[in-house]
Amino acid sequence: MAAEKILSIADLERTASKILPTASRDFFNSGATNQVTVHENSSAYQKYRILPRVLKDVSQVNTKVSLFDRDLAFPLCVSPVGLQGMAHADGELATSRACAKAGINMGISSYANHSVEQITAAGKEIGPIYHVMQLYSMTDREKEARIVHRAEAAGCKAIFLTADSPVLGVRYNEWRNGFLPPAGLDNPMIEKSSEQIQMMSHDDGFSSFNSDSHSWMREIPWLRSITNMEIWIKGVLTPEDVETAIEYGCDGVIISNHGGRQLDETPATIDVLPACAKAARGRIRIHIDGGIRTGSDIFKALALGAECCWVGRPMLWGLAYNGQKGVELMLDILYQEFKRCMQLAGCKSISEISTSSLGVVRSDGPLARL
Ligand SMILES: Cc1cc2nc3c(=O)[nH]c(=O)nc-3n(C[C@H](O)[C@H](O)[C@H](O)COP(=O)(O)O)c2cc1C
Ligand SMILES: O=C(O)C(=O)c1ccccc1
Repeated sequence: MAAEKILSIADLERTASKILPTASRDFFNSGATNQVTVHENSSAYQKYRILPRVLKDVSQVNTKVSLFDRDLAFPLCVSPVGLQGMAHADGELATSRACAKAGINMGISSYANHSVEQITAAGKEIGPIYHVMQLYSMTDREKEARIVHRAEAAGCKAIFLTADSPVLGVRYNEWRNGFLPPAGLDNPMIEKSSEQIQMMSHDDGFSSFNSDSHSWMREIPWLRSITNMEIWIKGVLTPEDVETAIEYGCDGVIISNHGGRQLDETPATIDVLPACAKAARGRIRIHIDGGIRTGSDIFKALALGAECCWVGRPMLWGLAYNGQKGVELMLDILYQEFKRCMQLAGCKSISEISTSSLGVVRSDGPLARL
């Protein structure tokens, strides 16, 4: 393990990026095409400034939010990310244990290297935790239904239907490196062995498996007919699609651009959040992921209308650094930073974080209120 003291997510990124083999590091860290969105997801948070209210008793700060009828320790969960076995041998099992220990929930990718049964069981051995199952619209509907049924039987609370991936994004780095998952990693949820996965590029595998003829009408009523789990749409960036998700009776949306890995030059998620939250008018849950790297990023997302945030790459960096302990460290850094941000901003509970807690930096004048 590296000797450097890890105090921030930036420290973790730097250290993990030195440990990981080049092809894995590039696969994890890169975005699509010109890398515009992957960077802007983080840098866009710098447009917003926190307006603290002072001389408030913040000795008893309550950071909890409720999700699926359970309190989370703070408004953060871990996004569904495929192939976590590339970051650490324990992969998703380590992530599940770390999330349970931290008192938060976890998303499970359809491309996980362990099964939904194993991942949920690993977490529950440590403490209370809920999982959600990420799903792509698939060419093989029967296999898709099997994923849904297994997830429900294993106790998952929701399906996160990833809507931004009818085809894979433009991934120059993957194509240049001839990216293939390392040997020995199965994908049990899509019922593929390591040997089968090794026969195709990520791009060819993805397109043989994901359906590019997906639609609201094809997916949502069908999902509703086969499961009682909540149905959330992951990858929404416009108020129009928030409205459509409401029309189709969905329970939530994740404002997400897939961490900048699908269509490059889509906006940073934090920049479209206010319009999406406004369109929702409390009729559907609004969560967000992409570029969240500090506790104050979480604070800003909540102020702009998100109920909860999710992180992807910081979990991979934690795993690569030190398995379960590394993910625990990542979650503890974000928890401590978020709590301290609330205290310094004068917010005693989540409900006190609002648009009046933030201003927007203008290039040519004083801070604008929201
Ligand atoms: C290596 C990697 C694999 C991912 N795999 C999936 C996946 O299988 N399904 C999915 O819906 N999103 C996947 N995502 C996207 C994440 O769920 C999430 O939207 C994104 O990582 C959030 O941005 P952040 O990494 O900046 O926190 C993946 C992201 C990364 C970095
Ligand atoms: O690369 C991705 O963004 C992604 O979603 C994915 C899908 C399958 C396996 C690994 C990652």
